[in-house]
Amino acid sequence: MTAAPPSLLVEDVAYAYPDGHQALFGVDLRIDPGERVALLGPNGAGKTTLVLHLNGVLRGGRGRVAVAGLPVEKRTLQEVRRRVGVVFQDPDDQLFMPTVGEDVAFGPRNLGLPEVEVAARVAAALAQVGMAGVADRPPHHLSFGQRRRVAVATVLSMHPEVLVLDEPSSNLDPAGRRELAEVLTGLPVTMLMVTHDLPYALQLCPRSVVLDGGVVVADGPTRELLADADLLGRHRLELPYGFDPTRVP
Ligand SMILES: Nc1ncnc2c1ncn2[C@@H]1O[C@H](COP(=O)(O)OP(=O)(O)OP(=O)(O)O)[C@@H](O)[C@H]1O
Repeated sequence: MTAAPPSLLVEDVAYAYPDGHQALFGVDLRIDPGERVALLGPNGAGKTTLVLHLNGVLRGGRGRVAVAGLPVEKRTLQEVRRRVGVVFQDPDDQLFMPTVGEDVAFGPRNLGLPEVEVAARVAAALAQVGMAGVADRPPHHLSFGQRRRVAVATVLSMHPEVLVLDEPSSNLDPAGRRELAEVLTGLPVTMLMVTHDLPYALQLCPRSVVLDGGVVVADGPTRELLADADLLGRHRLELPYGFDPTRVP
């Protein structure tokens, strides 16, 4: 039996935007099935540029990206985008149909799946995010925290290999933050979470990768990286006042 390929394999990816600005300088990253990894780094580090390579929105620089063994290329883009589900920072960028159910059905319907399968996926994805029973409601009637969870469901209904979350805790109140953490830690997918919220990274992701200046500058257990004051200081990462990562259970 051969081992499963990594969920994400990024090899020597370098990328310059069309205006000549070089944002990535040779990034290597391997994430295995079932891992939850935080992608940390200051503004302008290249986090978004890297994420846009994972689903093939950006290509054409140096290096290679593969998702569960499938190389990201023009001919594989449709399948790559099913395998890598990106949850945007603003849920309202992801929810545009009259009802929650139609939003969650949108992706599977585009795949051409039979309606009975679409309906089953909608029900399952909403249940996974603790939102069963809201399928008939308009998204704008939900709270911000509920809309963010529905945005996660719109991606889960595609049965992705990797769930990429951009700042999942932003603008959430403490209860919404806790509810989302409970949902995310229970999902059976590989997860890459881009965040400036270091306590949330510690709570959700056993491993973190720090990107700065377009290169990976650290990769290891989140608790160890966050306890390294020199590392944090060098890369403009700050823990909340009084927060001690070694004392969080
Ligand atoms: N469309 C673009 N054209 C030219 N340069 C860009 C473009 N988008 C981003 N950049 C530059 O590329 C670098 C990396 O940007 P990127 O958005 O990937 O950083 P980031 O780590 O996601 O930052 P943030 O935490 O602010 O979201 C920055 O210097 C940015 O100014």
